[in-house]
Formats: sequence, C-alpha cells, structure tokens
Amino acid sequence: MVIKVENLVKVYGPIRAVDGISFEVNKGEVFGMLGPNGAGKTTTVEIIEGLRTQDSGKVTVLGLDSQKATKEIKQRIGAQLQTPSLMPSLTVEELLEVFAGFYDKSLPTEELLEIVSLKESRRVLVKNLSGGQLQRLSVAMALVNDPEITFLDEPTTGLDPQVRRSMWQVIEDMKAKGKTVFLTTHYMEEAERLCDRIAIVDHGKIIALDTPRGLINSNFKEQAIQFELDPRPSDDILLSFPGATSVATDLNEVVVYTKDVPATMSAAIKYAEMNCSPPQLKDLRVRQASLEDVFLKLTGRKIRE
Ligand SMILES: Nc1ncnc2c1ncn2[C@@H]1O[C@H](COP(=O)(O)OP(=O)(O)OP(=O)(O)O)[C@@H](O)[C@H]1O
Repeated sequence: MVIKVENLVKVYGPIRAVDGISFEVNKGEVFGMLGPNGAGKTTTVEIIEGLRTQDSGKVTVLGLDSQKATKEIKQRIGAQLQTPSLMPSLTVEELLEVFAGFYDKSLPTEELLEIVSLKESRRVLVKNLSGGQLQRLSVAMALVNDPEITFLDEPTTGLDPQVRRSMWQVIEDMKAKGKTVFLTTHYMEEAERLCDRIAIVDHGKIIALDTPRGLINSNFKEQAIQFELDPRPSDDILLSFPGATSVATDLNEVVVYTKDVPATMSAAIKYAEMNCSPPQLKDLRVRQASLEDVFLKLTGRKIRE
C-alpha cells in the first residue's frame, strides 16, 4: 500500500470539507476519486500531497507521515498543478527544465515531451499554447521527477476526444510501469475505463469504494431502458410499469431500471401511445447500468449540474 488515509477531517468555518475519510491506495493501481463539485476531492488530494494541513486524522504516503516528511514525499510524488501559465514567457522545454531543477532526479525533457506528445511545440512560449497543450504540459510537469505516485486532477477536461485518448494511453503506460496513479475526474467513461478502484465522495465522505464493476453490480442487478417522452410521466407511473425497480429522470429523459425489459418496454410503448405527442419513445436504448447510473443513484445528482 502506498497511501493510507485514516479518519481525515478538514473544516473550513461551518463547512466540513472532508468529514472523516479513510481509504488505502495500493502500489501500481489507478485509483479514482469521483464526486460532485464541492465534495471535498481537491481538499483530500492536497492534504495527501502535503499542500494543505488536516485538522485531524492521519495520512501516510510511501510509508511516511504526510505532515512530517513533506520534503521527502514531494521528491517522490508528482502533482498536476493547473498553473503552467505561471511562467508564460518560457518555452515548453525551458519550463520543463526549470521544473526538473527542483528535484534530485528527473526524466530527460525529450522523454517527457514524447510522453505527452508535445515534441513539435517544444519551442513555443507557454503563453501561446492552446488549452489542450497547456493541459498536456501540466501532466508532463507532474511526471518530471519520474514519481512513484502521480496525482492527476481532471487531466482530460477540455481536451478533444483524440487527445483525451492519448492521455488515457499515458495513464495506462504509467500503470504498465508499475506506477501508482491517483486520478480525479468528472468523466465516468474515463473512470470506468482507467481506474482499478473508485471512491465516490459526497459531502466530505466516501459513500462507496470498489472496482467499477463492483460498484455497478452491487447497485444494479437490472438493465436500464432509456428514452424520451413528452410530457414525461411521473416517477410513480414509471414505477408502476411491470419489472421496473427504480427510475431516474431529467427533463424529458427517462431511465427505468428493470428486471424485465420486454414487459417494461411494452408498458412504456402503450403509455406513450395513449398519452404523449409524438406517441412514441424517442431515442430508445436498452443498456447495462453504468458508473454514471451508480453515481446518480448514490449522490442523487449528475456529475455536473
Ligand atoms: N480554502 C478554503 N476556504 C474555505 N472553504 C474551502 C476552501 N477550500 C475548499 N473549501 C470548501 O470545502 C468544500 C470542498 O471543496 P473541494 O475543493 O475540496 O471540493 P472538490 O470536490 O474538489 O470540488 P470540485 O469538483 O469543484 O473541484 C467546498 O464547500 C469548498 O467551498
């Protein structure tokens, strides 16, 4: 185990930003933390990184007390900061070299540029980079010291799908090298694909922690039928469809979780014919429950509201 968090608490005035969190992260795993805005993710991560102090509880990183061995821990971990633009007049490679100077050991700049596909932009000034390039630069900065644990805070937010996929590859490559990655993300698909285990955080507490499959299986034995109807039927009507066990709704969109897909579907079709305009289910899909469904069920919210 490379991170151990025990009963962590951080209070800001009336807000219990972190309210008694405990978990462990194993060596070589990609560990994900998911939660709505304000759930306490950044506070937790920054305490682990030694950037903030806790009010109570204990955090051990690589066997060291995070409050006492801050210097040594910083040499051995990598943290993605959202601030590469702090030195706007340096080129990409100059900035990476400045950062390398902060550490006892570092990866060659060439290798870092290769990892995040920024070789062609090496001589571009930081202030002239696009949002996606800045994002990749911030990941390269997190990797400068070839860290044993890398903390990535929403590393693919704002990236186009192709660059996002290349970032996933970077994370998968780190894992293949036996490195530990601590990831916060708002993208369920990303968490489901990359993370070995995921902690779902809400109101400063961990409300679920398991593998993506485990989270789905323990919350849903059912399949999901998704469609749009105008007007949308009430939850009570949806729950009266045979086989239906629970529902989630948003505007005209309906998700009915069911043990009996054909029975629920035919009740829904019949309902639409009698009550709705157009009298059909729009954008109808039948699917297995996903991590997004788990998140919605546990927190009562979509990840971005
Ligand atoms: N320095 C601070 N001073 C006062 N309140 C703070 C401070 N930092 C965080 N908070 C509060 O603590 C709570 C948790 O914030 P935190 O940034 O950890 O959440 P988060 O899960 O990272 O959210 P996001 O997804 O929006 O980044 C929020 O209510 C926030 O307003």
